[in-house]
Amino acid sequence: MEEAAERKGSSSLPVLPWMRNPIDISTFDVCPLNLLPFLDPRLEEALQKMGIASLFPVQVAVWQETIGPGSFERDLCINSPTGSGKTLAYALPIVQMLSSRAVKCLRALVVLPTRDLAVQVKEVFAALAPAVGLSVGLAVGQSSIADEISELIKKPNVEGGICYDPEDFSQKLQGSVDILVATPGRLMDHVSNTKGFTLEHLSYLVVDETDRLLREAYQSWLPTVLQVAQCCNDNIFPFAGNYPSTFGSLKTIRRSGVERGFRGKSCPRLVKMVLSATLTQDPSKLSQLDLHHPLFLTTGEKRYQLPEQLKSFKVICESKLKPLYLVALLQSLQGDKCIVFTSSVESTHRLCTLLNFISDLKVEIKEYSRLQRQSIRSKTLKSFRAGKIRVLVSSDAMARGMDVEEVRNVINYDMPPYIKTYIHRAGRTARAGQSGRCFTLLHKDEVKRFKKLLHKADNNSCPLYPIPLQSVESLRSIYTSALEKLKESVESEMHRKRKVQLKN
Ligand SMILES: Nc1ncnc2c1ncn2[C@@H]1O[C@H](COP(=O)(O)OP(=O)(O)OP(=O)(O)O)[C@@H](O)[C@H]1O
Repeated sequence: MEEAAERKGSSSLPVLPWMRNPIDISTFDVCPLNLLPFLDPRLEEALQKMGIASLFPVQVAVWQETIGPGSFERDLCINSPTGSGKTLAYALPIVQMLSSRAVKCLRALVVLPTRDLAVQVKEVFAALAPAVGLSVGLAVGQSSIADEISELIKKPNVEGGICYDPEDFSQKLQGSVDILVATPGRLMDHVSNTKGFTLEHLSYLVVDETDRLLREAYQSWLPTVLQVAQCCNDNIFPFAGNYPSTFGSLKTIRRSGVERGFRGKSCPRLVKMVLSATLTQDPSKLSQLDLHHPLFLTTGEKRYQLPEQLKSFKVICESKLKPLYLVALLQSLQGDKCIVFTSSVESTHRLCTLLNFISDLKVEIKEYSRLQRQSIRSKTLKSFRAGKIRVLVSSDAMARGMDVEEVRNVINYDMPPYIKTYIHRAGRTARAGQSGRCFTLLHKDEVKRFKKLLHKADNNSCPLYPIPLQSVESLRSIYTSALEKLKESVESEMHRKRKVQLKN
């Protein structure tokens, strides 16, 4: 709906009342760890081991709203630029709040739209949680479902290795993680099919990249999670105080709310934190989250904000010379780590193949898109993180959330269709206060539309990045032969595909 409004040139969706008076994150300063109130010393040590000496403004703002008196009384909606540190902003308070838990069971669920992103977020939790005796699981389909189940569910401790009653067996299955990071599809597999997997003790739900996750239903994961959590509350509520022994220790703890500052209340609710660099303001989408007195935290007054240290440039060229301009631009970057975004998985593949035929580019170039198997994508990402691959040609699969050190440049080979797309693509650089550049290749007919698009993020400064015609001209003969090779490669790929189809 928001994209449709953007296409029509209007941005006039009604703003919800609670969004009109937000907490401004930009008024917060960074805070050294030793000055952060209530921070568990074990977590302080873990943060130091991660190389973190102080918290960023969004982390301080969220900490203030979640830790200490009145902790988590309201659900939080956080809109903060790419690379501003939103992951730690939710991970730290959740780990601190769960650090005093008495019984191991699944209390916090973090949902992300892609597998690589979930893996990345799990690593942040994994660097913190063990310091306070918590464990973190991953449900993304990276390993076989059986392996995943054995990670998430503790085997029953059956006396003498014999279990006579199957019902008894399933009752004894218990979760073995406190925090789960998941993608919606695999989460739903576990909710529906995994014995012993339960969300009934869930206290915290994080929906990261909210606008992306709300755009697609993903097997109705959100209503299901909310319903399951709600059902459990409803189930506990009527018996509150009546049958403590029959409910066992877990439900007693949850019911009396000793862990979350709900002492005296019969039934603690599921706390939600939703985040994005481009948080939706669409009331119909936000209503799906069933937020409780939501508190809106945003940076500055503008709806969309680019990282402060990001510089945007345009490169104007004729469409048929675009690949040549790209090569000349890559040459001018002299092997700096870089991501090149295209508009589709097919053009990602074609462009990457073409670039690899241009021998003048003496750097390792690989593609990253949903056209590839996950195992290949993960391997590529690993090499890119390690710096072996210097140029990654990618579809928008890489646009959101991915955090790769030392990416100083992003290139939009194809102009992004929406400001949100620009923000997420450009946001792969200029992270954590570092500087970065985003170049957009444009045909002269696209310039006006692009200017309008950037204006939505209040960015009126996008100078021309000069590519000397001479360096483009000098590439022509190499380009012609690379194009020939590309043609041959595409034909042989098609031939291979046809053969496979015939076999099947
Ligand atoms: N307090 C901190 N001190 C130093 N580095 C930090 C701190 N907090 C986060 N970082 C680093 O900043 C980078 C960006 O963090 P993160 O990925 O959480 O950003 P984000 O806001 O979620 O971005 P995006 O919107 O693109 O997902 C990461 O490399 C992270 O390790």
